[in-house]
Amino acid sequence: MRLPSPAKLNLFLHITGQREDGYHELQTLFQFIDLCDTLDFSLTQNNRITISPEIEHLPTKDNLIYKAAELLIPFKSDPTFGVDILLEKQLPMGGGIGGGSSNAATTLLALNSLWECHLSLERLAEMGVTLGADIPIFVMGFSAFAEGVGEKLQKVEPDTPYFLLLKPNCHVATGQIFADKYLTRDTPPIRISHALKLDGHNDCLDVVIKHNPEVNEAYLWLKNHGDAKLTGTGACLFLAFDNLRDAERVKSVTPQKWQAWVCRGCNTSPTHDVLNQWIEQNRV
Ligand SMILES: C[C@](O)(CO)[C@H](O)COP(=O)(O)OP(=O)(O)OC[C@H]1O[C@@H](n2ccc(N)nc2=O)[C@H](O)[C@@H]1O
Ligand SMILES: Nc1ncnc2c1ncn2[C@@H]1O[C@H](COP(=O)(O)OP(=O)(O)OP(=O)(O)O)[C@@H](O)[C@H]1O
Repeated sequence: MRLPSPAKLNLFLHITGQREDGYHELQTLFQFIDLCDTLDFSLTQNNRITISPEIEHLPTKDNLIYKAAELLIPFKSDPTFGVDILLEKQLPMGGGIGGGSSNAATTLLALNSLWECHLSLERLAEMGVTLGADIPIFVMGFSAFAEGVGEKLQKVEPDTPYFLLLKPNCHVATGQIFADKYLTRDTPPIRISHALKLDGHNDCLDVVIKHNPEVNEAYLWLKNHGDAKLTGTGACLFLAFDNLRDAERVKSVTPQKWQAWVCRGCNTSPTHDVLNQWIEQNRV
């Protein structure tokens, strides 16, 4: 079973409060983009989970793919089931586009089928959020207005523009941004009916820029071309375009020191599109 594992953008990200356990309450608009890692799953009967190649500086046991697979062990229909996973990584790490969370969700979805666990998407999302706040959106697979820490999801259908995605050469640690005392945590909550009309902002931007001068430089550059935004806690920035040609034109003049991609927003996750085809073809 070969599945794409897409990235997400936070079209806006408002921090509306902080819970007693330190986690932040937020409101955000999630949309997928067609920029993906690929995960290839082979069912085995040796009761082992292997991932190759290893991600540099990340022991297998810390890989969110491994942790997600471990969560499903108690639900396997046959205790001998194992899996060999091949990972083709394209998404930059620490980019605010949720690559690790997406890989974890793709693993939950794939093994739920291969190991015949028969868990609902809601149950997989509940299990996933224990590993990362961004996992439920990838499990559910639809664009959403999200609240809570990102797990209370309401389906929405925003426009699907082209995006220029830009990755400054730095890695932002999500925990460091949320721990900063200058982060504003008091944006007034909005109603879902406003979510698609609003030109929302990202409350993390000022703090991310303060810690990462290179994000500032890329932000100022991208702003010359339109309404530049930060996704998640960065480092990636994006700009929306009505058409592919304009997006490609700005990409062609992007300073070479930054990675840049042109991609398209999508309101259903490519993982679900391919998984549903696989389920259809393998129905007995
Ligand atoms: C910024 C977003 O990407 C927006 O979609 C997510 O909220 C972050 O999700 P994530 O990368 O899956 O983050 P997690 O791995 O759950 O959290 C990393 C760390 O960030 C802090 N954290 C995260 C999410 C949140 N709503 N409040 C927080 O304070 C916590 O200290 C946590 O230990
Ligand atoms: N399969 C994985 N792919 C990428 N990162 C992983 C994976 N498993 C664990 N990680 C860890 O998670 C960290 C964050 O990676 P990720 O690509 O999800 O960042 P991000 O895009 O900033 O996430 P978010 O938007 O959810 O904050 C990495 O630095 C890495 O240590």
